Amino acid sequence: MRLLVKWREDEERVDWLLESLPADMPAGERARVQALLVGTVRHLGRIDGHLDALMTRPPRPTVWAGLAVAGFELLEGGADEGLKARVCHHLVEQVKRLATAKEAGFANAVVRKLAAALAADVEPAADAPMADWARWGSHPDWLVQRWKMKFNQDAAVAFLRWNQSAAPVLVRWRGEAAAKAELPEWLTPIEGAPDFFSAEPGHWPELAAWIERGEMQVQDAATRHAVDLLQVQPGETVLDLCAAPGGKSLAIADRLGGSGQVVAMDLPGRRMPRLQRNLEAAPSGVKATVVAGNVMQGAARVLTAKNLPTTYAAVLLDVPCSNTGVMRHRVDVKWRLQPDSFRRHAIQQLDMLLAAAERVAPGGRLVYSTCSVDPEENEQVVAAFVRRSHGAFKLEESVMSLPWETGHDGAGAFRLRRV
Ligand SMILES: C[S@@+](CC[C@H](N)C(=O)[O-])C[C@H]1O[C@@H](n2cnc3c(N)ncnc32)[C@H](O)[C@@H]1O
Repeated sequence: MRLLVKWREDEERVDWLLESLPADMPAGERARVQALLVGTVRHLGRIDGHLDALMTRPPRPTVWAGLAVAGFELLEGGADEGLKARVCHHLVEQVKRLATAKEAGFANAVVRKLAAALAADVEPAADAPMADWARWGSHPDWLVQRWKMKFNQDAAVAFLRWNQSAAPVLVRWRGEAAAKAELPEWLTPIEGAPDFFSAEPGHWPELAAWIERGEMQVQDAATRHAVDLLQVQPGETVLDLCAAPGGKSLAIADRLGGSGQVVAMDLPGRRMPRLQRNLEAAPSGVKATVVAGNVMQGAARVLTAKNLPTTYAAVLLDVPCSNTGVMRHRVDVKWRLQPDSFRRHAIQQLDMLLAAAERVAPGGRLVYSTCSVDPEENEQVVAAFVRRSHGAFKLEESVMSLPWETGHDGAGAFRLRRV
């Protein structure tokens, strides 16, 4: 309840809030807090819609948060009558503790009506107006209307459903190739993505041990496209310009065949220590150098100061974006996006791509990637860049991964060549 209040009142990100949980919190409790916060924010549109209709004026934030979390527990529990009674009872106890007895009485009356309203709220028909899907599927109306226009109604509904489903943990195997065949059956290989597996829930301690030993990395299968398109050559030096927290930098390091270097740049600040830590897992023989710098300002100077080249045969630019491809994990993204977010991102992305191009050696590869499904941030940025390069770069290959088609995150990746 406290985290949810912080999320709404202070506009803090869900993943950062979860990182703020006490380090000594037992793993089971931590997992439940995570499931409750993520689940409540994921389904907040539907829950809040009913709460608004049931209350004449808004309660205090803590009471609202209790009702919202109870709403998610009711959705999660379905028609189980015993669970309904336990959720109502628990909510009343918590509101008594964190607010007042009077507010607990109010919460008790509202949560019982909320349970009935949620139970009666059935899924819209496939061809129902998108506004119905937006309300039921807890997405901003403008966003799903936009998807209907860009793709079509079936795709928009499939995408919304995908975002509303709980995300399994996906991992990339980094250990010995031979050991891959002996992995347990609760790790299901991802078709078309060698080394990637989907983990059944309930195996975190085993996964954590592999991750600790550097044999596994939590990573979505869609991240492979950018790294694949980069066509990393054994022993070469690769520049990753937007590297933190380092998922793709480490994947690049793993492809260098035991020699070579990854130069991982990101803005100075709070993401740096994590990038540094994550790259400590680079294979022996591969050098990983972290550089605090700005792609768009003084990058050549910062590289020179570290005795590093200013141009490279392989450059990755994994830009900040709207994150529409990863909304199943990043459940608060849909509530933060604004209709003009895509245009604003695209302007910055083009500027970053133009700046990144200066770091590419003659004949070199430049991969531009996003975790957005929106053409504005993908094809359109790349097309504008190619036009602006006046023949200096050509587009060689691209991949668009759409979650409702591939079953994993959305991503765009484009390989450009300096000709
Ligand atoms: C999508 S994330 C990168 C994720 C990373 N490639 C990975 O796979 O773990 C985008 C990154 O761009 C960084 N960034 C944003 N503007 C930048 C700039 N002007 N120069 C360098 N990095 C920048 C952000 O700090 C953020 O870490």
